[in-house]
Amino acid sequence: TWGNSSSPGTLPLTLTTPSYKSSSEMLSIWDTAGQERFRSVTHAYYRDAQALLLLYDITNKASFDNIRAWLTEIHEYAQRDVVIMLLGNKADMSSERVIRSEDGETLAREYGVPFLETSAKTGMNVELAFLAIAKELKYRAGQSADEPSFQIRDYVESQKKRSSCCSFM
Ligand SMILES: Nc1nc2c(ncn2[C@@H]2O[C@H](COP(=O)(O)OP(=O)(O)OP(=O)(O)O)[C@@H](O)[C@H]2O)c(=O)[nH]1
Repeated sequence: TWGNSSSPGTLPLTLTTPSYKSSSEMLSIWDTAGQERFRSVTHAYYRDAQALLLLYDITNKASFDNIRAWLTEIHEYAQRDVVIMLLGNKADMSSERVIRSEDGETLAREYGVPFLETSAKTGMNVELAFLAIAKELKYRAGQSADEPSFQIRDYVESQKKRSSCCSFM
């Protein structure tokens, strides 16, 4: 969702070129296709990933229902200690919402992963999602002496903005 989608027939992913100076501060971000037809090849692209952002569309029930299948696949193909975050995107489209925030929260709790609702349109919680992942990876690498007991779920809960019908975000 956050890169340029590849056109049909090309590789199902986008690499966002990083602009950081040192490789220890660099995140390489790959946008793999969520479409069913790429399912059989996508795992090759996330097999070595340190973190996975799993997105569904809050206006599309099928995308939410697909998350369980993705989590099952991830357990099979991804690194055992991969950081996973569940994101309910298009939070700006409240009038077309079909998946309640609570449903996302419940699913995330079931799998023990942090959860945020985001909007690629307004930017709501987008930076936070990447920042939380980066902090977690840094913490695991033992580089965050200033945060001796970083908990990604607590961090996300304390920082996240909630979508609302009546306030702009
Ligand atoms: N209103 C709104 N539209 C969005 C948001 N995110 C994506 N879109 C729109 O949804 C459509 C699909 O976005 P994509 O980024 O292609 O979705 P995708 O899930 O990456 O699609 P695949 O690469 O095919 O898996 C585009 O028209 C986007 O502009 C959002 O947060 N809010």
